[in-house]
Amino acid sequence: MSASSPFDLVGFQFLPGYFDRQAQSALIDEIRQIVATAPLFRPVMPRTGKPFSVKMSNCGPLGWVADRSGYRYQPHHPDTGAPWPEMPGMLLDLWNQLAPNSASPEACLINFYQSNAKMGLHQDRDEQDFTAPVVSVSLGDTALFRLGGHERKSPTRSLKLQSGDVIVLGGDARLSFHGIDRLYPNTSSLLTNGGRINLTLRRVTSPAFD
Ligand SMILES: O=C(O)CCC(=O)C(=O)O
Ligand SMILES: [Fe+2]
Repeated sequence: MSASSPFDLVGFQFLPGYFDRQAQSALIDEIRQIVATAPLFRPVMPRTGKPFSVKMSNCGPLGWVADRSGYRYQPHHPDTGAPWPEMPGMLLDLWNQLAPNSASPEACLINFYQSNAKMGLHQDRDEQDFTAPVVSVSLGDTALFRLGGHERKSPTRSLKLQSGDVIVLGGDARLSFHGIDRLYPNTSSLLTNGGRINLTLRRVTSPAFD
């Protein structure tokens, strides 16, 4: 791998098989309970109103939403108005393992991909502070992940993310462009009806000085 590969960015970590099958099932049980009270919704692109191909929900004190007025974090579900459900302990443990020096995560975005869903190349930059990494868990069908650099036109590399894999975008990789090009349907039996769930943990606000 050449030194200019985005996979060599300091702060990018790929942890294949981080969660074993039993842990993956336990996570799915948690997600089922979360979406029972915070139902999946389909966000739309700001201005154009074009629907996303993924459906979303959140847990934790803040949730990421997108609608005609923009992208933002808010403490309540856009349809029900209820606070987001608590973040499961398993995800707090994951954060403590992989981001031990960062303030606690405030948002866990739940992305649900059906077989034809994808996510265009983007940066995660709606947070106030980029010191903490983004920690992301893949569950269900395999997906083709693309990672680039700090500019949209930077060279990219692709990586297949399988159920149980975890990636970390921290340090120099925190603001790297990334996206999901496609799913590989029927590659996992974790979700009864197929598809993929991605959990993305983020710190949103700047930790208070003390
Ligand atoms: O589904 C994924 O693996 C990536 C999700 C993502 O980049 C995001 O929600 O910002
Ligand atoms: Fe992202």
